[in-house]
Amino acid sequence: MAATSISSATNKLTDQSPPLPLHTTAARSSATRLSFTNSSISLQKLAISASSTNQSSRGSAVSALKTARESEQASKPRNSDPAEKSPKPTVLVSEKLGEAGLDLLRSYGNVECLYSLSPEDLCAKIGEFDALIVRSGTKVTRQVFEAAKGKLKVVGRAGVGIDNVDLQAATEFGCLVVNAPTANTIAAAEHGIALLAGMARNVAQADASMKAGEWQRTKYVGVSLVGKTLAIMGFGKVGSEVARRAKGLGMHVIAHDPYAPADRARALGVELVSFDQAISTADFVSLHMPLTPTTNKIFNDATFAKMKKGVRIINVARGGVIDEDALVRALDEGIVAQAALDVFTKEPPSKDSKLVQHENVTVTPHLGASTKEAQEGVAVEIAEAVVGALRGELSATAVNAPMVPPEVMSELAPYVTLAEKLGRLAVQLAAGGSGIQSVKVVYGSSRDSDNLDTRLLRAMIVKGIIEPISDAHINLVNADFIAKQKGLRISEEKLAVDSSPDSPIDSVQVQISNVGSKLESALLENGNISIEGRVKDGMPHLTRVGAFSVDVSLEGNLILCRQVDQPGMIGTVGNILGESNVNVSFMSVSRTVKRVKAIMAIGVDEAPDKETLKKIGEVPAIEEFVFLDL
Ligand SMILES: NC(=O)c1ccc[n+]([C@@H]2O[C@H](COP(=O)([O-])OP(=O)(O)OC[C@H]3O[C@@H](n4cnc5c(N)ncnc54)[C@H](O)[C@@H]3O)[C@@H](O)[C@H]2O)c1
Ligand SMILES: O=C(O)[C@H](O)COP(=O)(O)O
Repeated sequence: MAATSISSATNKLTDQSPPLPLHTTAARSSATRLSFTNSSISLQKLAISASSTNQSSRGSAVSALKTARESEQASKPRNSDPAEKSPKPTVLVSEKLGEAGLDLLRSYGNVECLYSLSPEDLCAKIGEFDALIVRSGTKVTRQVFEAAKGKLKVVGRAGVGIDNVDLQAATEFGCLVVNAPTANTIAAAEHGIALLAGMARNVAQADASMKAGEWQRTKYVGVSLVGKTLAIMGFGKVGSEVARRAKGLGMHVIAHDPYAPADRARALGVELVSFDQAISTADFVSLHMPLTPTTNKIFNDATFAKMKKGVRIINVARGGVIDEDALVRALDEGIVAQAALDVFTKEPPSKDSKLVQHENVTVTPHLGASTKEAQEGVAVEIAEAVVGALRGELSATAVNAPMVPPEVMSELAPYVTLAEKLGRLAVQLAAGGSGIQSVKVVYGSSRDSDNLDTRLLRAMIVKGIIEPISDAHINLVNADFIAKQKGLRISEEKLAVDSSPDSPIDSVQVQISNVGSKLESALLENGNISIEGRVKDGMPHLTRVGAFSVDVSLEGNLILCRQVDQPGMIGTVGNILGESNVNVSFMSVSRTVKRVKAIMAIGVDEAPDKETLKKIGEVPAIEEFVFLDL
């Protein structure tokens, strides 16, 4: 049997990776909407319902991660969703949203539309809501998440750009962020083309001049588009659609995008080139990248200096990708002949903005997504994503959580409870839980590492380990972040075993290193606390403690004892429990050497009182024992 480290290719969340794989636009471009079957809905709940219990007590957070048995029940038709029996979720919509989307939201929750909240008012109100839906005008800052005090479970961005949402803070607070990445693509591309053509022919300036009573035919001579080179900066959804349309206008289209696949560009007859090549050869430069720390002011004095004199710039992406003062200088110097801008660093820009007032600049007030069709589409897209998230489904448009495909969720569902319980048991075996720094998880599986996606299980193990010893509430969104914050290093290994390939995992072993144990028998020779579990008949079982094989269903509570292997031990302990009316659900005895040492694992429905536990400890043959709360 060979152990391999699970590669980062499978495991997108590693110790070294940033807290969470915030969505890269490249990856998201190819994201498709997941359609959930009734049975997969309940299984997906296992992951996100953890986030929906953020503010609840430890007990309810645990119960939100349904046991396999509960998940079977939950796989009944959608209308049996237990969330629908509890008070309706509350949704705050802070910017204008299409009616179809609002209707959908109202069918699931209580919706309040408050369109002109100040940042202070938003903070004052947010603690009442489970979900917040915004467009680009609402800044969802760290203060908003702090003010929500754990109530806010999902932020829905009704559009593409998520630069107005503090994703790091959302992640830290375990709040899922979803967006609506597809419904306004065409609208934005059409607006880009409108600005391109309108700018080239001075439509806006000529219109204003005529309305001022003038008739200026020579002043507004334009430039032609056909045969000109257009550089698309950011060849994602909008950029590709602009390229497609520009080709139709007879333009020569090149593009720069470090993450775009060359074959997609080739299919549209677009050449992918370097940044410098794009900006230095283009007659028109159209911006379509997201605003990120890397793209912030990526168009500045230095880049304008590299451009062809007389270049024309279109920006329907984000104002922040341009250094606006530098653009004014480039316009004044004639490097940039014209600019057409839909977006601004500060929106709305100040009334006396030199850029807005510049005679060679055409402006629109962030209208890229503003068509009736796009707004209805975006509203439905975001409403579906938010309702899905509130129901506990994993969203295909999640931007701060790993996207675990439904088929993977469905396969791993039985192991979710096992993973959390093993984490919970392992930490209780450690002497002085808060000192845990290093946890190794070994998955026994016949699958190769690339076919074993363990992110969900790792999150649940982290949950099991951390929640009992802290006030953190952990879910798939924030598990890796909180582990890192607590100084907990999780490493994962896959052990090749000869088991059925139909089942993704044969066993899960959790080892904690460099801490003492409350139960010496749980230690391996290397000094690590070690427990192992398996799923049997859909139920989580503890199958190994240290070097001892056991077999006990992980329900209720557990007593682990090490004793001298001698007759009558089962009866003695059983009697003590029986006298206290504690029902034994499972019992398993395993020994190392006949008549020398044995370990007994006893599942109990009720937690024994202190007196009963004391009596067990006083049985002469019992060398050590521990009571574990599952
Ligand atoms: N004006 C509007 O109303 C409006 C409407 C829709 C979208 N947008 C904005 O347009 C932009 C593009 O949206 P989209 O839906 O096409 O997103 P997208 O994620 O599909 O595409 C963005 C592309 O930019 C690329 N990119 C990232 N960093 C880059 C860099 N440094 N240089 C070049 N390319 C880079 C990505 O690889 C990706 O292919 C976003 O900023 C979005 O917010 C604005
Ligand atoms: O990123 C987007 O989707 C666009 O910029 C649209 O923003 P809006 O929803 O504020 O119109």
